[in-house]
Amino acid sequence: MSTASATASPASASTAQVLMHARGLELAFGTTRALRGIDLDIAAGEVLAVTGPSGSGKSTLLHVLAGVLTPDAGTVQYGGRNVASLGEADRARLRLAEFGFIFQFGQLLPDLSALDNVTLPLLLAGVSRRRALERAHAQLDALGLGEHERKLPTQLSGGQAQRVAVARALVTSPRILFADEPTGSLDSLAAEQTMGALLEAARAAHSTLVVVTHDARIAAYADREVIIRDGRVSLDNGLLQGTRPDGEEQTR
Ligand SMILES: Nc1ncnc2c1ncn2[C@@H]1O[C@H](COP(=O)(O)OP(=O)(O)OP(=O)(O)O)[C@@H](O)[C@H]1O
Repeated sequence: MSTASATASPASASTAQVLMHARGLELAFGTTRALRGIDLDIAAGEVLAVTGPSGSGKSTLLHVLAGVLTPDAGTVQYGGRNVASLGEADRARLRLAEFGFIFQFGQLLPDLSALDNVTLPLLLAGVSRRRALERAHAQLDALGLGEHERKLPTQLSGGQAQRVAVARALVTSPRILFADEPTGSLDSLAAEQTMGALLEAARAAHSTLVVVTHDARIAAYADREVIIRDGRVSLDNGLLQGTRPDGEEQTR
């Protein structure tokens, strides 16, 4: 088998275990160079923690990988396409069909019950209301939230609300789940429970999880940790980029 190329190339059999392949990512906000040339591969099924100091570029990187922001330079190969070069409509379609998102605050729609919040992405994806409700109900049940599904977000504890957000992100069975400080607003017990539920649900759904966190305990749950400093990858904890623990792919 040939080795994976260090340059961006469409996914192929030789890169079967690399789900997303980012090269040379740069992005500036005015004079702030948030990303200064990031290379990163994400392997199918892995839990990848992205850590680093405040302001180092973690959230910006997550948004670029997920096709929310367009980089000034570089490529994000996913499914044979360069996400970074897609137009907004194509990126929106890709996000809806393939990715899930969990953020720290304000992610649930306040006027909708937990069940309706989780049903919504399925309805947007064209699933029938009956089927969407069934799936949302099952996902909430799996996260231990069955008895809370009729409640509004304000009637839930912080940890319960985050688990509803986990359910909403996972209900569409995304290939990649992007989470930005998903437990940052919770106390340590709720953070641990939420992270445990997130990992269990992501593994059950065979989703890849990319999680930005300040919390070393949360990073300890991950298969791999990448530290970002000043917009660059400063450490990829022992696993070479593009390499699976059991794989043969190497990019450098
Ligand atoms: N929309 C924006 N406009 C201007 N500057 C921005 C914007 N978003 C991020 N930045 C700047 O880019 C840099 C990287 O920000 P980013 O949010 O990616 O860091 P971070 O590592 O996620 O930080 P934190 O851990 O504090 O959330 C910071 O200097 C930040 O101020």
